[in-house]
Amino acid sequence: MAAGRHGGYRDNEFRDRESNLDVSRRGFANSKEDYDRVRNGGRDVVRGGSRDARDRIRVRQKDIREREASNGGHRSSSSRSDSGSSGGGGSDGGGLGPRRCGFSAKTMDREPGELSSESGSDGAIEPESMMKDSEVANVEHNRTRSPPPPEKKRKFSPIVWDQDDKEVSEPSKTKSKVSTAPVTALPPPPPLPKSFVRSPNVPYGGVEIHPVKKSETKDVELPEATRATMPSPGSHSMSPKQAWHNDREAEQQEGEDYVPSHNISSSRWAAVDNSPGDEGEIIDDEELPRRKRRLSPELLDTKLRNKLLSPVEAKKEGFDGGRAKSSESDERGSHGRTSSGDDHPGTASEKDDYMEIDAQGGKSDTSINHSETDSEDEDDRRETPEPPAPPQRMVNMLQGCRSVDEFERLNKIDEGTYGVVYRARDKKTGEIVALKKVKMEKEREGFPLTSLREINILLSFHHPSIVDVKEVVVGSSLDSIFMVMEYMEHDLKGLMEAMKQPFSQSEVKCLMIQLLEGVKYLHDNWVLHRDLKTSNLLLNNRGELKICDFGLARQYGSPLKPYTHLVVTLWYRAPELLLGSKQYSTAIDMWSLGCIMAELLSKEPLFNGKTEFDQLDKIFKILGTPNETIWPGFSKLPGVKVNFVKHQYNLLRKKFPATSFTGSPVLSDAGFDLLNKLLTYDPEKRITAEAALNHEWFHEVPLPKSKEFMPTFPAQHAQDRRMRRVLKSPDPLEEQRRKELQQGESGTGGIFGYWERWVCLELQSIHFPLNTINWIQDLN
Ligand SMILES: Nc1ncnc2c1ncn2[C@@H]1O[C@H](COP(=O)(O)OP(=O)(O)OP(=O)(O)O)[C@@H](O)[C@H]1O
Repeated sequence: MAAGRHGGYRDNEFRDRESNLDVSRRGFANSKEDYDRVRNGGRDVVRGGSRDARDRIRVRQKDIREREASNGGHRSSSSRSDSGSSGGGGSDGGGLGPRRCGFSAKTMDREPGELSSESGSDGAIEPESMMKDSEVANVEHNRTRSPPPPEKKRKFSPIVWDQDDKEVSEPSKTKSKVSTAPVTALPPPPPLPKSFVRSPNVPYGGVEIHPVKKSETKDVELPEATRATMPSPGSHSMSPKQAWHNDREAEQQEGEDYVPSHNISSSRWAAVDNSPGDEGEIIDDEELPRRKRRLSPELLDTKLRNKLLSPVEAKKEGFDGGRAKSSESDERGSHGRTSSGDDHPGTASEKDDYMEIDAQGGKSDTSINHSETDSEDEDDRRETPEPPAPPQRMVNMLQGCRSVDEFERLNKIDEGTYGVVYRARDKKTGEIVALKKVKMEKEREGFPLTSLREINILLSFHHPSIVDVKEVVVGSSLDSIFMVMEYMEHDLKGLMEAMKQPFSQSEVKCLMIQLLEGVKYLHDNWVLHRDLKTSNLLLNNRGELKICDFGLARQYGSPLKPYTHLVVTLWYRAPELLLGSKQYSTAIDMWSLGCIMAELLSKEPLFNGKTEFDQLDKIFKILGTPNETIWPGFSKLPGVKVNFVKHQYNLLRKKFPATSFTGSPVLSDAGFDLLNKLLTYDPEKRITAEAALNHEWFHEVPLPKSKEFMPTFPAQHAQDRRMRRVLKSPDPLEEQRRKELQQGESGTGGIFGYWERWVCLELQSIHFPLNTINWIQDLN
């Protein structure tokens, strides 16, 4: 089944996306009955299962056409325009054809965490299916022209996985997304693959989720990056339909910057229907753009607004748009924030962006946002009613979001691939926080989706073992965004480098329990972290461990879809990934946990390969070379073409003996059993987070140390952690991984792509010293 999907992957991708878009759109402009009917019809059509459903769709289409005709033919003109702007070519003459063309160009670009779809073939599209899709999309297209009923408002969930950019650009749908679901109802998640099902209550059983809490209370919103391209508030003479249509054109003109739709139209928290048939439909985010894909400022405008809109703002958008517009107008006037102003993104350096504001004494223009939006009531009192504006322009993008100048920068903590992290003090409360500034390597390309995703996850997830993102603040540049996180004194990588002795067994148990709880929470909530490593594990001086860096995290589900194997830093990368498997799940994170457990015990990375091949070699040397007996399916993995040296024995116990006189880290039988189970080759047999938490190792003496008794360490904030690492032990993997991810973007994949990439990696390793030198020079 998976192979079948794989074979026509790109095409299925389109179909799925279209159908899911349909699902997302249908509910917005129609009654519940219509929604259900079309939705079911759409599914049937897409799956080719029900002629009745198709007939219903056709009837609905006809009905809609008639209605449109009587409404002045908006739909047809829009349709024509869409068609023209995207090159046409639909097989059925409906609205889908041109859109499909647009998608096909865009889906070539993916996020490095995602699989390129070269294995698919356009020829695999079944004409009939296309037609059916088109019919559904056509209906959808028609329906979304109608403004949504305001009474269907609902709480906003910041997680809207892989939402279609087009979708978020469309006012009616945008509004409807906020408005159609019940306030508290959470739809069921997609079913887990059997081997990964943990409990009948998963994902919600026993897991505390506060998906909307932060948005509700923090009123988080991100800045608009598109004022220059927007009509002035007073000039909103066009209808919402026209506004949407213009946006569509603008997006299409974006060319490569335009990010195609994703076919998860809403999160499980934000879904519109609880019907069992929905299960599995929200899972596929194969269309997610590459990690380095950027959202254009125009898309950022809508995307961030949709993703980070608080319920308060959502409410305003629906009911008080005029007020928001008014405020926007005022603010713009007072700020003088124009594309030619000093604050323009293109002119602000990273330092300027932050320090400049600091120097202004905490009352720069953007700080107005904070003081004016402390409470919804305040807004209500202050703002005066104005004529309603198109919904898409209603939200004051800066109003709900504090300025970074409310924080005093103390020092830079670290600079990762995707963000610079500062230690800072909240001027109001005195609280020490970490500010992660989203890196805008090429600002003109817009906001990085990976950061958007990270913000999205971290704002939504709430767990003691997941780093808490308190809010998002803006810099002086309209597109400079900071995540305000709880400050953690250490990361485990830096800490272990500074420690003279490794952690004791009881300390490792304390850390592992917290880590497993965090990972269990993620997996229970259908998220793979995909980059678990010691530098992404933070530790504070209260002994609390927290997982950070969700830039590579993604939602997963059943059936498993092909993903890229270019995830997880090499040393922590599971063998199935190293061997080119594109269908993986939670087990990849569990392997990383095995590597981390070993590293905590020994203070040294377990498998520190320099290339993928070297990494495999190191693994095989310690654990023995796998075979079909211990890992069914092993021989069919793409990477198992090379004749690996057959290492007969598992030597792991030698590295972690029960007793030692040589200084080797000791590990009890139970501890060794757990380590072995985490480092099990066959992902199907690898232990789950839940099972690991119940492992006897945690119940035997020495018992896990309680957090309060964990050792404290001198805070590492006095210096830049990255600088310290470079000086002490440069990490070759960062550079290599960056290149891997870039290669992943080039669209290579599949077996041949894999080996091409492998050769490239081999070459890269030769150039590594040069890269390192460049890297160090960059620092200076
Ligand atoms: N809340 C925090 N408190 C203290 N330090 C932090 C915090 N968050 C991140 N850091 C530090 O910043 C480093 C980089 O953060 P993060 O991993 O989120 O950035 P990144 O750009 O995604 O990195 P990577 O290159 O690993 O993908 C971490 O390894 C950690 O040392």
